[in-house]
Amino acid sequence: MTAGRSTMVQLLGMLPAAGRGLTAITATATVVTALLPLVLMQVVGVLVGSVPRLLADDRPALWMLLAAVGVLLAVQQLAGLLLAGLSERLGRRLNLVLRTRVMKAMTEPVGLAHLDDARVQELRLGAQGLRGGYAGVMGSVVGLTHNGGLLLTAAGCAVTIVWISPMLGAILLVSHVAVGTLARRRFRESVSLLHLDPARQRRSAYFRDLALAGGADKELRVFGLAGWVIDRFDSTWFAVMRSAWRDRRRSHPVLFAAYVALGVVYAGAAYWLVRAGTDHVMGVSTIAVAIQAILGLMTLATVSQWDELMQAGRDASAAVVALERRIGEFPARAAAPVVPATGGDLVFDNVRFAYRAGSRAVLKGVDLVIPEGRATAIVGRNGCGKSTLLKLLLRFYEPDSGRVCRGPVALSALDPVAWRTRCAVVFQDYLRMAVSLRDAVEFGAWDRRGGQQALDLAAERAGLSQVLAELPDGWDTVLSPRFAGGVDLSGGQWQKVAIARALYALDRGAEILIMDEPTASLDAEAEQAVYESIIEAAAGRTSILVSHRFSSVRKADHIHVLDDGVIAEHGSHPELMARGGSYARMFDKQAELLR
Ligand SMILES: Nc1ncnc2c1ncn2[C@@H]1O[C@H](COP(=O)(O)OP(=O)(O)OP(=O)(O)O)[C@@H](O)[C@H]1O
Repeated sequence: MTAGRSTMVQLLGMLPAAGRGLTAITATATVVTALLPLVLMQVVGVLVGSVPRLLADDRPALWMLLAAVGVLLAVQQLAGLLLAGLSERLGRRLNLVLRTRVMKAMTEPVGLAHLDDARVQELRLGAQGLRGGYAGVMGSVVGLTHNGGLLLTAAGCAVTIVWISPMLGAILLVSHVAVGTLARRRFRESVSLLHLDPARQRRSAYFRDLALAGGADKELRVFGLAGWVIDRFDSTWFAVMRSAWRDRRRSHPVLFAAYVALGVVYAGAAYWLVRAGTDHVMGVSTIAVAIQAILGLMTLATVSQWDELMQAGRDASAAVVALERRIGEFPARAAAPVVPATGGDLVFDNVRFAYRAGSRAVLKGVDLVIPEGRATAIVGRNGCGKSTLLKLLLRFYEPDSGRVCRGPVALSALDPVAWRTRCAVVFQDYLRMAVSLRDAVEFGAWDRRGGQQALDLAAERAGLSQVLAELPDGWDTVLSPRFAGGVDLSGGQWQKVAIARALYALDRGAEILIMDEPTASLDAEAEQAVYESIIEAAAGRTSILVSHRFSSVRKADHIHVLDDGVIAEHGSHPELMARGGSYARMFDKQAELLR
């Protein structure tokens, strides 16, 4: 089975998911709409053949026949409209089904490794709409019913011609199918060229989104990048398209020759019909039917805009299936916890990790103990792997070798989702979600039933009370000026929201507080106050702080220095200062800069 046909079968197989009843009604309407022209063809044949006789003998019968043609034409029009409406509805529903499947597939894996996979990103883009995408899915369902109907009608026309004259039928059928096969093959080849360079397509989509999706608005203006971004989009897009256009141009002479040949066949058929009529071998009625049937065969030899529409939807739906398959290679959530979670120290036992197989290891054998109920800090140069350690702790990635344990239990033996419910986290690149402040804070905890008191306490501890008092709708204010009544927050205020989110989670039962540069955007006074509150809120719990701010780090019970993929030093602040190693040097440097 060719790729084109198998993706068509795939698309057809997806239709019931968009509604079994609607699929059945649409299929029935397609068949009925396809049969109507065949009936009309016969009635017109009868009409043409009997006009002279009925004009002379039976005018009422003539009127009846004319009325039948009129009614059939009207019904055909109405059936066409009904079919378009039904197939659009079916297409829209399929659209929704596929979009939901993509969203599920992308969010299902427990880890983040699939997001680093270039193939996943290419397929996501293909599924999402590089070339028509979801909108194309709707169009392709409309095209499918339209083309399916035309094909059925053409089959009926072929049978009719073969029945009138097997020889003429065979010649016409073979020539139409041959030209149609050629036209479709050329069409598929030129479309497949568009898939040759998915990496470049993704690059061009990146530049398009940079201009359209927001997020880089300030930089585009300050650095005067708008023109550059548009140029890059144009050049990468045209590089992808140019080869397809070149190929299309190359195929034009071949197709032109094929259609000229088909024209010759038509001329021959017309001559044969005229001869058959003048020689009285064939009646006018049969000739009228034959002419209509030959015209109905045209569909077999042409590629229309419906084929293009169908192709876009087929590509998108095939990309959805391929995306799901690819993402299936990454671990999804375990069905149930393998081992019940216990308490205990968090232990990294000779952990090695690289983001990609064969690439440089970020962690080269980390041995690290994070004592239960105590505050631990991790420091080290930019890019030494501190955030990576936290990602392994949260099981966004799994170690290549070694183990991360809580007490005696390896984290890999726990259900990752259940494990994460025990963690309250402040990420370095914290989430700035355009939702109400209430949602933004409550999202931190899996158990969100803390009520107003828990929210207020988290806000107070995170230093958010003043901000809250100034918000137009208090807790219900949407945190984005892009929505009606919404406001934007400053960088530091956003960071306080992130801290409040983690403190709320701690209040709602999380056992471990994980913070990656939680106070980097806060002014010195706010940092001091907020960090004191965090320590108070986390008293007796395990907390892990990754930070370059030694004023906060020094307060931890235990400090680890990560360097070149291993723990180079560890101890309390006084112990590390007394040792005079890299920690002491970094601390002194920062203190000196502040003096
Ligand atoms: N998703 C990823 N894919 C490939 N490499 C990555 C990825 N994330 C991080 N890295 C690389 O891993 C190394 C460690 O990054 P990590 O973010 O853990 O450093 P860090 O110590 O937290 O740095 P910083 O102090 O600047 O926040 C860096 O060289 C970085 O380029």
